Amino acid sequence: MDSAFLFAGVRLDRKKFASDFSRFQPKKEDDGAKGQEIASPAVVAQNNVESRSQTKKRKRLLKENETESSFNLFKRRKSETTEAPGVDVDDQEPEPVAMGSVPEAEVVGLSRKKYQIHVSGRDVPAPLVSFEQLRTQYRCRKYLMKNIREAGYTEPTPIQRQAITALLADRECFACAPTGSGKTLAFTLPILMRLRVPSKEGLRALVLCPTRELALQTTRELKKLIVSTKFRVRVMTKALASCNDFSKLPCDILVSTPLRLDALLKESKIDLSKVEFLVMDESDKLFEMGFVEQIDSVVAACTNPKIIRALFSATLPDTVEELARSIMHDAVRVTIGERNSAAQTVNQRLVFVGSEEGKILALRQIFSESLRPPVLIFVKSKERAAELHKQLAFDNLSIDSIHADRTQAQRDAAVEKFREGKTWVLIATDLMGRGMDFKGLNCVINYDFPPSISSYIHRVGRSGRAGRSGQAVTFYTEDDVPLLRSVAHVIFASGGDVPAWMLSLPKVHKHKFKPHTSDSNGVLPASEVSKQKQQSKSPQKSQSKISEGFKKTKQSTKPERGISKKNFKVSSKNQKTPLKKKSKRKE
Ligand SMILES: Nc1ncnc2c1ncn2[C@@H]1O[C@H](COP(=O)(O)OP(=O)(O)OP(=O)(O)O)[C@@H](O)[C@H]1O
Repeated sequence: MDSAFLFAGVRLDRKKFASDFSRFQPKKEDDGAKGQEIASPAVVAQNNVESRSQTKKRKRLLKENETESSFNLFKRRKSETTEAPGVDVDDQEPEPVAMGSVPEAEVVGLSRKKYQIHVSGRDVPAPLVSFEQLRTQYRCRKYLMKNIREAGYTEPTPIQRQAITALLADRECFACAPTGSGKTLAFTLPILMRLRVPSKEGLRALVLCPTRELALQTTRELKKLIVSTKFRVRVMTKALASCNDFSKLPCDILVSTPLRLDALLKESKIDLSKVEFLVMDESDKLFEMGFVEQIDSVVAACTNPKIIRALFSATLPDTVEELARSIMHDAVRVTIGERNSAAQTVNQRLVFVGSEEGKILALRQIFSESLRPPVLIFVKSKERAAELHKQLAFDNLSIDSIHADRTQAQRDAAVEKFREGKTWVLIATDLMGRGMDFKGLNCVINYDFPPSISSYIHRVGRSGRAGRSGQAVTFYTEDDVPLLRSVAHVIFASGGDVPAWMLSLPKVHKHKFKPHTSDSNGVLPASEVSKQKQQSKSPQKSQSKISEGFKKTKQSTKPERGISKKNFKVSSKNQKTPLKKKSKRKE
């Protein structure tokens, strides 16, 4: 293949895409306004699920529920925190409502059905009816109600409805909900409600994220919610980590990657004994090889007996849940929709590109025919990202790349410019695959085939968020055929069209679906990886059950729980006839 031809640039038709370009004029701070534009995912879910014949009855029952004044309330513990000076003392709170009658099981059941909420565990509290209920029945403070409104959140999403009430009832929680369905607010709200007021007593809530970028984003979301309070939310950066005595730094909520925190723990620079709330976001990633020992040491350092732990992710394999159950107490499991599935708002396509060379041609064709920025392109390694960046550098595109070999400043700038719409095309490794929320991202292109089903689900989930529609195109070559079947099933299960032959491809043998390590896809810089290797050789002070369990599970690794062949009857090309599954879940 003539490389000059391959690297020939594409010219963008600016006239044709004028409306798209105009959307990317730099704006100042528009998060709130944008939030208001978004159709609530809850509304979307409601529209999808409601069947006509049941609508009337449900509406009547739900209305009765909404006006029900004696909701089942949990008794709050008396706050042991000290009011920091300057706290909004005029924040008049409603009197706590006495324990009332439990809403009818049927009403709760209907509400769960309506929002596709599946729960398991003992006495799971009823889902939230509205954000207003947080004020009237859960004593949510005025500032928080105001900040929820100002962020543009009018109605809770399904995961927020159920995970918030579970966490507010002091229940430990596994929460699994599709990408872009508002899981961040589902844990940040209960954190702030539980902490109630800022305190000088030290770190009380900890959020662990697999990447620094996601930690920064979560911090941003938390900061939106604490406007006009004295809460201190910090993200663990390199600069912060170099602080000699963390106890002198006032901080209520810390957001961190496990690596940095573990390093501080090893040097006894940080005290986690007051932590009341530990959230592991993208928990299945955190339970992968490379992270698990750090997670162990963080979990072991959180010694507060009152601690509530919560695991959130769009993909939660059984193996992770099994491992985590060893540290959780009486946990509730909340699942929205089909477990481990791709967001239904994403229009997914598989494109055969023949060979490696075919990829760049196919990409240029997509760009010249229908480029609708912003576009996120995933590749399998940092080397591939750098290479593709070079190849596209002369294509008259506003393009950037992000991967572990770029400096932190470069990575931050790449994310910021992409958010602002200054960069139209961002090339990324799986570093960007998890949790990143780029509002209005139109299209994800899997230039290199994803290494696992969870990677596929998270990558495509960068678009089609918060009820918006999005697109995902996945290139595949002959080499990718072994993994094609699983991806095709995921697309099919989320309502996409795939040819019948793909669905009936032979199943890949378990050992080929090894869980990939965090470093294999360029998530961690080489220096961090070697540190990890050293650490894993050195004896651990306090090995908890997780890493022990992890070692056992590794010996008998189950494949990621996906959609199994037995759930589908494939009769002819493109014909979809999903069979009914027997639900084992307890409602
Ligand atoms: N109640 C709500 N109403 C409208 N928009 C919301 C609501 N809650 C969250 N959002 C918006 O939905 C988007 C996705 O939320 P978030 O990033 O928390 O998703 P997620 O479920 O954590 O996704 P992922 O699995 O990819 O991490 C964000 O832009 C957020 O502002």
